[in-house]
Amino acid sequence: MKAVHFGAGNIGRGFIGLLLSQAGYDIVFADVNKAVVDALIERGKYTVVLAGEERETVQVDGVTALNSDADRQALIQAIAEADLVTTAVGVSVLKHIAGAIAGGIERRIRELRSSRPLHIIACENAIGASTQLRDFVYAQLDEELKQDADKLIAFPDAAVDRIVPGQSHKDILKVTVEPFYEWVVDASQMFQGYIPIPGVKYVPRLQPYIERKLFTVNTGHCSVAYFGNLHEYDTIHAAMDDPEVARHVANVLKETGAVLVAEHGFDEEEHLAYIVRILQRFRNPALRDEVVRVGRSPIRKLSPGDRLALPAAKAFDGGRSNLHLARTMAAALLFRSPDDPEAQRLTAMVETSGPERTVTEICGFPQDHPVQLEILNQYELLQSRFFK
Ligand SMILES: NC(=O)C1=CN([C@@H]2O[C@H](COP(=O)(O)OP(=O)(O)OC[C@H]3O[C@@H](n4cnc5c(N)ncnc54)[C@H](O)[C@@H]3O)[C@@H](O)[C@H]2O)C=CC1
Ligand SMILES: O=P(O)(O)OC[C@H]1O[C@](O)(CO)[C@@H](O)[C@@H]1O
Repeated sequence: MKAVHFGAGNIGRGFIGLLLSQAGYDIVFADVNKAVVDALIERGKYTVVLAGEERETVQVDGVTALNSDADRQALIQAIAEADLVTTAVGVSVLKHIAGAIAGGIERRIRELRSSRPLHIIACENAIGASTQLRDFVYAQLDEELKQDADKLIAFPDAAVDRIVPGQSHKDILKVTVEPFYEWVVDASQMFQGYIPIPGVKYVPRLQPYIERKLFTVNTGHCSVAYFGNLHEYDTIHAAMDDPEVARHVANVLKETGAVLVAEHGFDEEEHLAYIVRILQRFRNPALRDEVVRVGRSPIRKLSPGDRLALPAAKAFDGGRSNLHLARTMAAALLFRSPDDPEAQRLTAMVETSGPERTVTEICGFPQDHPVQLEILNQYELLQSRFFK
């Protein structure tokens, strides 16, 4: 079996590539990072270190790579012949890889006349990422091809959970990951008779899983990052050791937990245990996870459908507390990360347009919305405490 995976980065190599290889797939990574692509071609294998007590290492082999810009025709051919296509490139990059996928679908259906179904799974931190990718791909197909693709190509949405921090190994392919992982796929969007990937959980309805993951792991993690950044901690671990930061994140997760329990009927005790496990994962001493990585792309993280504004809106609509979510959003407006283009853009927006217009534009709340007012109130408090 052959898989094409877009994005040979942390999650690509440390999670999706590892599981697919263990499932018996030969993997073609598609990436724009020449050094990584060349190393994968030359060696055909890499090492994953599980950052648990034993620091177990796993060898991933049967891999190669293509440069998704320079090797476009070979990539289209690989997609046309693939048994599975996956991505872990960042949700904002999906539009850039859609052309190659559309080309692969066209070649598969029109030239190879293949009637084999193909699943394309976007493994990104977002609700409906595969569906978003499908929209970008379909925008590049003609009407007849869209109708054929409806029958042969599926884009099941997924939730992926494994903390893979930035890497600092001498070996550019080696990747250290936390031992925990969860990959959940929406079975209702798959073709009947699909071959399950061992380790993947197939569920009839993804929404409770993706919301539980995004509003707990990701909302909690970025709350640590934005407060850690205000307190000038470099790592998540150091920030979690500060009782004020730890208390804040626990309060945020109480707010999102109340939304999740009310909307999806999760058992309250079980959800509390889920939160406790996640807070322990943030504290994993074997992972050096940078605050600037976890807080990266604050404009995306503050956007209406993402991990902050969406649970805050849901909490407000349900008459529940959203104060701590608003405080995290205010801290996000103050996120300073010199190498992060979105953090730079956000700082400039706040400086030129002011916090009020910035929050409306980015988070999508109307100007007099109570959540918006609370974000602005918290922003004033944080700004005068940390910057005056
Ligand atoms: N790192 C983590 O702990 C987790 C990350 N995720 C999600 O996985 C996705 C990837 O994240 P990471 O692996 O951390 O990022 P990363 O930056 O380590 O990897 C992204 C890879 O995509 C490549 N890329 C960028 N543009 C490309 C293009 N046009 N074509 C092909 N490849 C391209 C980059 O060169 C890089 O190798 C994101 O959506 C993230 O939210 C999800 C769960 C955990
Ligand atoms: O990858 P994003 O969406 O920028 O967010 C970073 C988050 O993703 C993770 O890397 C994994 O979900 C977390 O460590 C962190 O919360």
